[in-house]
Amino acid sequence: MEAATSSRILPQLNFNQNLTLLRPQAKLTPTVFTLALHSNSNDKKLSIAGGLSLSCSKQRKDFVQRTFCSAEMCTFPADAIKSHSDIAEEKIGVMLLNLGGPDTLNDVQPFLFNLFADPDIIRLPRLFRFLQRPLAQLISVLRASKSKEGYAAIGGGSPLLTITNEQASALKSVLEAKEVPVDVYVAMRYWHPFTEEAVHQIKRDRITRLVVLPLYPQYSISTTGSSIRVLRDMFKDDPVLSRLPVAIIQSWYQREGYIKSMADLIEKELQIFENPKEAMIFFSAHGVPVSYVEDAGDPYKDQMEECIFLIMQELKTRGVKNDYTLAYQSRVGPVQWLKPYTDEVLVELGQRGVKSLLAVPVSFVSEHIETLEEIDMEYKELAIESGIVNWGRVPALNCTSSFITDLADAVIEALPSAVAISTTSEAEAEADDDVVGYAIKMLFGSFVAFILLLSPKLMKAFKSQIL
Ligand SMILES: C=CC1=C(C)c2cc3[nH]c(cc4nc(cc5[nH]c(cc1n2)c(C)c5CCC(=O)O)C(CCC(=O)O)=C4C)c(C)c3C=C
Ligand SMILES: [Fe+2]
Repeated sequence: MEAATSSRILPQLNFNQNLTLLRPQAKLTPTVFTLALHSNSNDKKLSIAGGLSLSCSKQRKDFVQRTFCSAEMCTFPADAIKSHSDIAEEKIGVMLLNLGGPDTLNDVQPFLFNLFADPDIIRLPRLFRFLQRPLAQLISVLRASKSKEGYAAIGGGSPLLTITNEQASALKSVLEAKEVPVDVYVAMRYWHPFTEEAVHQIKRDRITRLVVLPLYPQYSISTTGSSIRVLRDMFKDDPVLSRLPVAIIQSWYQREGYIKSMADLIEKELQIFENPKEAMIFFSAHGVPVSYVEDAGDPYKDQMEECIFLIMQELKTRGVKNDYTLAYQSRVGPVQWLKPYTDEVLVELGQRGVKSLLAVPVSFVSEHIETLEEIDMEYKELAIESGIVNWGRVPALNCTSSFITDLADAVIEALPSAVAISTTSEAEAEADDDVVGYAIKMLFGSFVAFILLLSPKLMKAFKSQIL
């Protein structure tokens, strides 16, 4: 986590000027809406599904279109933007949301436990929620050996924290150069430094305005949505945090700076092929279960498709007209995931006679296990076996300067929209207070998991589905 360096600051922001930088590209989903989420069921849906248009008054809509050009959605009041004099004494924080990864092989199983214990990763029906943690224990133990193999192959741990820290300090430098001094906090969902640690640090540092920036270009319930839920839960009951003005950048896949940075990387990597025009551009995105999209309204698939369309459009303007395709990788467990699956498409392309292929990881902006192991090792081997002769892979954006500059612009654009979080509903508070019910459910869940662990037959069937 970045040490707090700035004391009380006088940001040299001209918000009116910054607002003119906003681009009217977000057609499907909002770029920005805030943490001021309400707790009735409709609004909850709004908070997690991110792309659904609910009740914005015309006046508020006009305001959003005029300022953020992200249309269709807003959760902040029109008077939220303060004048320059109001924010003159701000201490600005930027919270980078990311997934986190195990630092060592010993961390793999507890990391997996945290991941599978997340109700946004394994979405059990309400009635079965009590099974979440026992199930997470079981699945994490069963999956650990496979995951460990992967992490061992990339040096014994995830590179995610190192890269995210580098991105954090690069972002801080760019914002400083733009005369917007900030403290940047890394908030990982499943491993250190946890979101909770970052939030405590923000409180200790007396941050007065916060921008939340997920390091996922596209919004998914399972990634950005999950981290925002944790934040909301932490903020809503805290007397200080519930008053802190917060702006959340929900997704930024359509930002010009990001699209151009991706196109730069692709264009450069194509040049390595003997015949660049013949290489198929193969976008490989991390998958999510189909039910997220079809039942829960996850905008991830739509955003992914639009993102690829925009990248290809940008490439076309540069004269790059290669064939391209999109597939989804990294599925886990027995349910249906978004199709087509990367491994199946690779085999088909080989059979169809495609000889040159450029893999482009597109759902994440750092190198991680799924680029370094799954794509660079497993998929490359599969592609070569299937008849692909020339294989290339576009590196993750990491600290590419045009990309970091664009993130800095996104932060500046989001700053004026920060508003405080609303308080929780009674119903939610009651549900949280039901400690006895929770303990009974936990006991029952542990018992079920214990039975499963003791039954070799059940265990074998279960394992074959998980691995
Ligand atoms: C946009 C990116 C990601 C989505 C969407 C996503 C959904 C998702 N993931 C799992 C299960 C696992 N993910 C794992 C690692 C992992 N996932 C992402 C990104 C997204 N996940 C990243 C960047 C990483 C790697 C972190 C690192 O250490 O480098 C893992 C662990 C690795 C493994 O065993 O394969 C699991 C498990 C689910 C179930 C899911 C959606 C429901
Ligand atoms: Fe994942």
